[in-house]
Amino acid sequence: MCMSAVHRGPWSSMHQLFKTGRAWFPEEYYLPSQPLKHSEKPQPSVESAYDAWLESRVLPRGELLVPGAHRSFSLCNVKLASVIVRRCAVGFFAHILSLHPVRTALMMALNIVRSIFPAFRGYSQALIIDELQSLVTSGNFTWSRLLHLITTELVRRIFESVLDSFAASNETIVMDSARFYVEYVQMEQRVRLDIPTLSDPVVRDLLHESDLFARSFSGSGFGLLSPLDFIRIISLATEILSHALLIMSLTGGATHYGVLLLSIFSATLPLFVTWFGCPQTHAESLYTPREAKAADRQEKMRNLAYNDAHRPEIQVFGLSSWILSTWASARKVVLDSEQSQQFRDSSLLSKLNFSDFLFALQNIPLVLLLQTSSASLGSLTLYRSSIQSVILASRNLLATSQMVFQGIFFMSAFCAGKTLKPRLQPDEEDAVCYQPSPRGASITACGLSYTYPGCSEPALKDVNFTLQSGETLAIVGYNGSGKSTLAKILLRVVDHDLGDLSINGFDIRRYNPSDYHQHLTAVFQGFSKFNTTVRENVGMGRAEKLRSRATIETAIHLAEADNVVNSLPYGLRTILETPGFESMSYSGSGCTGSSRQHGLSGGEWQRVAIARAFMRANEPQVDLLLFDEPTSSLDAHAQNQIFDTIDKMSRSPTTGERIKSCVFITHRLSTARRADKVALMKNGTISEFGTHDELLQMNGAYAALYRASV
Ligand SMILES: Nc1ncnc2c1ncn2[C@@H]1O[C@H](COP(=O)(O)OP(=O)(O)OP(=O)(O)O)[C@@H](O)[C@H]1O
Repeated sequence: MCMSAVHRGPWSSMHQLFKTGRAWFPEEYYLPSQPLKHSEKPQPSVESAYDAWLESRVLPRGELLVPGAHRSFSLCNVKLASVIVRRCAVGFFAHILSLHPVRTALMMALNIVRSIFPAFRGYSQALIIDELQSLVTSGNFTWSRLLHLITTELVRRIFESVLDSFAASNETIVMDSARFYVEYVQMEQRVRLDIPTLSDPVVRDLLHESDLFARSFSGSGFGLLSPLDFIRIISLATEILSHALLIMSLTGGATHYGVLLLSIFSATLPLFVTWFGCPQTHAESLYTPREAKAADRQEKMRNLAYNDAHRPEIQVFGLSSWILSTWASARKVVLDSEQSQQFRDSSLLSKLNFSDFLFALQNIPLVLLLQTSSASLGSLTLYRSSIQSVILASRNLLATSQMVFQGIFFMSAFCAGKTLKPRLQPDEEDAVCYQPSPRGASITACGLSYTYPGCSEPALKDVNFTLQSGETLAIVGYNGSGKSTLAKILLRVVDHDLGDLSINGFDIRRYNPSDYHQHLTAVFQGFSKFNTTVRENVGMGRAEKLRSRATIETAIHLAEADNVVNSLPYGLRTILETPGFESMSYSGSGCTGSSRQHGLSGGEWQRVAIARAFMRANEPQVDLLLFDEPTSSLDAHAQNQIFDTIDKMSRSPTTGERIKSCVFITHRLSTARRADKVALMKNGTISEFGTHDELLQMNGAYAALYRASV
């Protein structure tokens, strides 16, 4: 929702970002090192589009505008807008122009030419009226002459429509390629960024405004204008100018100039009334934190009601009336707020409804002109229609300029977003290429600590362990003890706050995550269930082999999922139902999604996820296999089979030696004993580490858990 509201949440994070931002943005987007004082709006000492965007969101009291909120037309924001124009608008337009140089130039030229048409139209119609008047008054009226005039007008109109349709089709091509470029950059931005970067509220707000910018190209409203619509300003100005020239040509002498001034005054008065009457319509009108919270809550309740995935629990726990009443009270707060916003916006002047009065006022110059000159009927009609056109065009110009002003800030978000540096990406000078180890990855963790953003307690503290190449490590422990968090750090999807983690002798931070990920495979505890075919669900484990039926079938076979797939009505082509997406299909095969949809049990889904991981497990470059509770939903027999397969995969088919290291998280201690080393996690740290037998001898927490499990 695009609403103007105060967004307090990210403020603390913004301060954090000011402190730590250097790792997030490349050189030109380094952030000011000093945090802003809450009490004062910073002076625009900005260097980059990112800085300008950031500062445009800070209100005088130090609060932040919610993403999408309109910026007020203040001197400070005008200065920021000029920085943005210098830093990114020029480059952006140059790029758009380079997509279709001739067509874009033609589009601009045609827009200007078409903006002169209304003046021509008025002039031509005035000529017809005058001609008719003189024909009638002189008594020389002939139908042929009238026909000639009408034919000329028709030809002019046909020419106009042909040009219009050519201009429209040309514009569609230019706009489509610009839209593709912007949407592509937007998509690229999303898939490029990692979890730590995306979890920052400031980055999320930046991407939100960048999305709004991209959406402005689709012409689907949102009160936005795409940059290519900026040329409307030039067209509107040309239209106003052409009408002004016409009006000038119709007036002459001091009396007429007086009449002209009166016309201009009466025509522009409504604009000033609107301007001064509702100066804050698009400015930073604010929601209180309570109202913003209510807006959020109403959306959450709406989602609960609409998302079928929640239906079973809503029914079983009888949540319907709670959802309804919570939604209703939140909705009332939002509606009340919108109502009072409207009252604030509608001033006394606008309530008085001046429009009729001002419209009548515009007739005065016309009457004066009629009395003081021998003006023809055509020229008077032209005069009147030109004045009206000037008013209309001026209004449009004003509205367009306001939208352009907002658009500039969204453009800065788009440009800054392009240069966001994923937080996990190492600096170029530090980066090293991952060297696979022939006997599997070796891992050394020393004092690892991690706290989730926004949490006060660390999820991991002082984690230490070593795993030699080719060893198997079982991580066991209590719920919430940090096992999955440790897995995420080993998989390099989040970054530890303290300590060192080395893989194959190099700090994990020095690997480019996309390079590192080539050398491992994983099953996540909350693995993804894609609403697509079985084939794609499995094949996504190695996208380049998505077309290889044989590779996918092998992975399915290794995951012992053949029976699952064979029992499906369309085999590999069956679309798997996922909660909340039952009717969605992006298989693009031309079949209707719903006819091939089929649900799976929890254990069957788990086999699909294991098969996905197995797609690449056998690859020689993969030297780490990590499974987070991969068999939690499988029966004991199936579980043993899967672990046998994992063991087989981690060994050389010829020598039987271990060639891949393996880490798995499990709650089943009978499985843990298969591993070379066992790490028992408790309260975010490894409290016991050793072989199964060593830990039993210790007679500590592991021994107690083991005894309890058997
Ligand atoms: N995204 C998150 N944001 C904030 N805190 C989190 C997040 N994920 C996990 N935590 C917290 O971190 C701690 C460790 O969670 P983790 O998932 O690593 O535990 P676990 O040992 O894998 O638990 P389980 O055995 O139940 O799967 C828990 O206290 C949990 O509440």
